[in-house]
Amino acid sequence: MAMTETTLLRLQFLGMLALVLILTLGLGTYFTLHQTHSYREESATLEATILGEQQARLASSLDTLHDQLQQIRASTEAVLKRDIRQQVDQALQIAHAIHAREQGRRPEEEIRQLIVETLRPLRFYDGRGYFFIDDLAGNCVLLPTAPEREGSSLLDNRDDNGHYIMRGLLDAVANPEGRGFSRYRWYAPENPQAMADKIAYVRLFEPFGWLIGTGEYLSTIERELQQQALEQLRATRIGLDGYVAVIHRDGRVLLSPSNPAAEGRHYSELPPAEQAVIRAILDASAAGGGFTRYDWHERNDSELKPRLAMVSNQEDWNWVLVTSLSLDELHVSLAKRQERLEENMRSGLLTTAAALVLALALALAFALLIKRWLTRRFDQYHADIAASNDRLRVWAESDPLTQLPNRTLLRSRLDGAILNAQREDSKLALLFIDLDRFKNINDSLGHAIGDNLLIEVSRRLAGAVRTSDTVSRLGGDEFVVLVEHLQQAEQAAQVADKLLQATNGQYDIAGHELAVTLSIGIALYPSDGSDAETLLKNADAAMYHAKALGRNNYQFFTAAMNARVREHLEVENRLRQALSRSELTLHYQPQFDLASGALVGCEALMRWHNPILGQVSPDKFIGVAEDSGLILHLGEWALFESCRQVMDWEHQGLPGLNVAVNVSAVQFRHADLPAQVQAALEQSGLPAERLELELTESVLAENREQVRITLDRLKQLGVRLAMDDFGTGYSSLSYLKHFKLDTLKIDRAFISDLPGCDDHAALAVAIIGMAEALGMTCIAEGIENADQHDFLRWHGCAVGQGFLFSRPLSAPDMAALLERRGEAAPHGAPAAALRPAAAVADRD
Ligand SMILES: Nc1nc2c(ncn2[C@@H]2O[C@H](COP(=O)(O)O[C@H]3[C@@H](O)[C@H](n4cnc5c(=O)[nH]c(N)nc54)O[C@@H]3COP(=O)(O)O)[C@@H](O)[C@H]2O)c(=O)[nH]1
Repeated sequence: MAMTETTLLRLQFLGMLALVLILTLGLGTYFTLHQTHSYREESATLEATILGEQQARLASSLDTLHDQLQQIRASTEAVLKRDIRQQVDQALQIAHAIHAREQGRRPEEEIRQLIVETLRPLRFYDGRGYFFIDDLAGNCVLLPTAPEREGSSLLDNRDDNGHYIMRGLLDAVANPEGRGFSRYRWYAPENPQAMADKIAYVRLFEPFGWLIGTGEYLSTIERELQQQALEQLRATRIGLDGYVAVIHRDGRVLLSPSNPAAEGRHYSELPPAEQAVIRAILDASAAGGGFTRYDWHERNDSELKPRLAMVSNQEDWNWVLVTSLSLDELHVSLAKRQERLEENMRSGLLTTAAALVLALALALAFALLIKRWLTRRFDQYHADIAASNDRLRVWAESDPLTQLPNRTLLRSRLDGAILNAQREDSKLALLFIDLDRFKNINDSLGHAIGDNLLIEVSRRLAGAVRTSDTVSRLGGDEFVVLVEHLQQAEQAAQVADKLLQATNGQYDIAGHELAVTLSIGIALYPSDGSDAETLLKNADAAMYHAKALGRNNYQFFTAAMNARVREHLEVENRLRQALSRSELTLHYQPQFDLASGALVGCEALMRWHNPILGQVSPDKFIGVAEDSGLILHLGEWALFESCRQVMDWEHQGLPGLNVAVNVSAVQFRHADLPAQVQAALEQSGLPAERLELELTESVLAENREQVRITLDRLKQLGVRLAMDDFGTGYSSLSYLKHFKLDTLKIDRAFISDLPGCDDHAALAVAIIGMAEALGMTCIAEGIENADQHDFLRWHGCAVGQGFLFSRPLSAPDMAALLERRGEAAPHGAPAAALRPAAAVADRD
C-alpha cells in the first residue's frame, strides 16, 4: 500500500499520541504503585513506631512505678521507726505526767502500778500495738500480751536467730539519751508459729529505772505500705486509658482497676477468659517479663477489647506489675496518623495525576505543533524538490556555457516537432552549424577566448531566429537550429542566410578581433529523414559538405552526401585493421638537386591497398585517419618504417639518402613526436640530419608556445624541419622567422601552371627568394614538365620533385633507382645532372 504523506503525518501524530499515552499510563501506574507502596511502608513503619512509642510509654511507666515501689519499700523501716518512736514518746509523756502528778501524793509503788495499768490497755496499729515495760535488770514489768510473764526475768529470752532480746533492749537505752531501737525476731500475730523481723523502740524512764517501749513487725508496716502503694497504683493513669494491675506471684489479684471485684481473689476464681489472661501474664512474669497482648473487659464494658501490656516483676514483694494500654487507643492514634498519610498519598496521587494530565496536554500540544511543523516542512520540501527538479531539468537540458538547450532537450523537442509535423503535414528543418576553423582560435588563443566567442555566436544565433525556433548547442563549436512549421524548403535557406549574416563578421573577444564564419548543413523533414537520428546525421553530413565546399556557406542534404558519409565510415572501419593486416606500405618519391640533377633524397608517402576497396588514395584515407585519430598509429609507423628503409638500403650498399616524412597536425599535437623521432633514429641508426619532417602551416598556426617547444626539441635532436604546401595556407612570414625552419616546400598548386601564370610565377619566385634570404632550402613539388623544371632551376630553387623525375616508388623500385644511379648524396652534396627522361613511373 502506498504511503501518502497525509497517512504518514497521521501515523506520526497517532504514534506520538500513543507514545505519550503509554508513557502517561506507565508513569501514572508507576507513580500510583510507588505512592501506594510508600504509603504501605510508611503505614507499617508508623504502626511499628506507634507501637514502639506505646511500648516505650509502658516501659517508662513501669520504670517509674518500680522506682516508686522501691522508695516505698525502702521507707518501711523508717516509717516503722517513726511510728513506734511517736508511740513510745507519748507513753513516756503519760508516765512522766502520772509520775509528776502523783509523786508525793501516792506511794511509789502505787504510782508504778498506776503507770503500768494506765499503759496496759493502750493499743494502736489497729489494736495490735501495745507498750511493754522492763526494768534494767531484765525483768518484765508490763507485757499486755502475756501478763503471766510480768515479774519474771526475760534476760535469757532469745529469738530464732539466738539473739538475746532483752539484752538488745537494755543495750538500746545504754546511751546518754537513754533511748534507742533494737531489732529482733518474734512471733507474728498472723502466724504465731513463725517468727518475723520486729523493731522495738525503748526509752529509759529514770524515775523507776524502767525502759518503756513498743515494737512492730516490719512485715506489718510493709503490708500497710503495700496497701498504700496499691492505692497509689490504682490512681496511676498511663495515657487516656492505661492503668496498672498487680498480681501476686501466687496468683492473687492484688490490683485490677478495670475489675475491682477480682481484687483479693485468686485468678482461678475468675471467669475463664480472665484466667487465661492472668495465666499468660504469670507465664510472662516467670520468663522475666515483657510485652504481651490480650483482650480484656474494660470497666462496665461487656465487650472484650485488645490491650497492649508490659509485664514486670517486683521481686521484693513477689508482685507482678502489669501496665497496659488499650490497643484501641493505639489503633485510633494509628488510624489518625494513617489518615494523614492517606491524605498525603491522595494529594500526592492527585498532584501526580495533575502533572501527568498537564504533561499529556503539553505532549498533545507538542505533537500538534510537531505535526504542523512537519506539514510545513513537507510543503517546503515539496516546493524545494519541485524547484530543484526545475533547476535539475534546466541543468540537464541546457548547455552550461551558452545556456542554450543541449542535445537532450533538442532531441526531445525534435521528437515532438516530428510528431507535430506528422499531424500537421508540415515540414521542419534541422540546421547543423559548425564554426569554421574554430579549433585554430581555441588552440592559439586559449579556451577562455574560445568559450567567450561561442557565447557571443550563440547569442547572435538565437537573435537571428524566432523564439519558437530552437537554437541548441551540441558541444564544441557545433550548434543545431530546429525550425518548425515550414511549408517550403526555401524557408530553411532563408533561415540559414539569416544565421550566416547574423554571425558573419568581427567579434571583439577580450581585445582580440576575431572573424567568424559558419558552415551550415540543412536536413528537412520528411524528405531527408523521418526520425530525429537520421535528420541529425544528414544535417551533419550536409554541414561537412558545406565545409568541403570552402566553408562559410550552407548546403542542403543530398543522397550523394549520404553516400560520402557512408564511404567515410567504411574507410575508417577498414583502416582500423590496415596496419595489423600489413595493408599499408610506403612509397618514396625521389627529390633532386635542380642545379646538378643529383638525387638528394626522397619523400615517404603512405600507400594503402585494401582487398575490398583496392588501392585507396592518401587524399581519401589520411583525412579519415586524422578525424578518427588513427593517424597517430599510422604516422608513427611511417616514421619508423621510412628511417628503417633508408638505412636498410644503405646497409645493402646503396647510396645514403635523405628522407622526408609527412607529419600530420593531429600527430604533432597529440603524440610525443620528439620522443618518437628519437626512438626511430636510434632504432634505425639514421643520422638525424638526414631525416626531414614535413609540417603543414596549420600545425604552426596552433598554440605557438607549445609548437615552439616541440620544434625546439626536434631541432635539438638534429632533424630538419620543412614547411609543406607553403603558399596554400596562412603563408605567414612570421612562422618562418619564429620557428627557424630548414626547408620551404612550394605547393604544387603554384607549380602546375608555371611558367604561364604570372601570379603563380611571381609567387614561386618570391618564395624561392624568401627561402634563400632566410637561409632555407627551397623544394618545389609537383614538377611535371621541363618548363616548370627550367623555370624553377633558373630562379634558383634548390630541390625539386615531381612526376617529371619520378612518381613515388615502391621500396624495391626505389632501391633499383638508387642502384642504377648510385649517386645519391645529402642536401648540398654534388650530384650528377638529372635528365627529365630519367623519370620513373609510380607503379600506383
Ligand atoms: N601525414 C601524412 N600525409 C601523407 C602521407 N603520405 C601521403 N600523405 C599526404 O597525402 C596527400 C596525398 O599524397 P599523395 O597522394 O601521395 O600525393 C603525393 C604525391 O604523389 C603527389 N605528387 C608528387 N609529384 C606530383 C606531380 O608531379 N604531379 C601531381 N599531380 N602530384 C604529384 O603530391 C603528394 C605529395 O604532396 P606533399 O606531401 O604535399 O609533398 C599529401 O598531402 C601527402 O602529404 C603520410 O605518410 N603521412
